[in-house]
Amino acid sequence: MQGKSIRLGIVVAEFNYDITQLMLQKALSHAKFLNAEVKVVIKVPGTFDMPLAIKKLLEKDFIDAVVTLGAVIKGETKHDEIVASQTARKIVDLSTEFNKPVTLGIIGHGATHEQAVERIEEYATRAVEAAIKLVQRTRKIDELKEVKETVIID
Ligand SMILES: Nc1c(NC[C@H](O)[C@H](O)[C@H](O)CO)[nH]c(=O)[nH]c1=O
Ligand SMILES: CC(=O)[C@@H](O)COP(=O)(O)O
Repeated sequence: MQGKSIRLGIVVAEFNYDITQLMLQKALSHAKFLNAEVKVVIKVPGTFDMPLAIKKLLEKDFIDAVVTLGAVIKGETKHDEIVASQTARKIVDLSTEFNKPVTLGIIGHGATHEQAVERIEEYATRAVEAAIKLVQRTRKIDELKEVKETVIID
């Protein structure tokens, strides 16, 4: 799978930056491996602060998809649930509002620091790969004309 001519934006949380900076490195290298272009990387204070940055990127014609990277780690209260669940909900809403993929590279909620560290590469590369696949496949939907036989898009 190649991400030729696919232009990505990345929104990365600074919160738990010991983890998210490594996620960013993995995401950038995976995007390069898949021949996708990362046009913009914007750092936001935390995961909860992502939606506005995501929306601003989606408004750009030169962005085909947005990748989010964050780590929501369990504290003493259920605040992590609010941060993660509300952001995830908004990510879905923005993706469908702008007809562009916004993929979820956010670890948690309820994760321990150790669990988050174990998931750095998996979540970062998965979010990049999903963004590229979705751009490629939704483009094929856009190109569809009259369908006489079942079309498999993969
Ligand atoms: N606890 C975590 C946060 N909390 C901060 C919020 O995301 C946000 O920056 C703040 O509420 C100001 O709006 N963020 C994470 O990314 N990860 C956490 O574990
Ligand atoms: C997920 C967070 O924002 C975290 O820092 C909250 O910690 P706490 O639940 O102890 O307030």
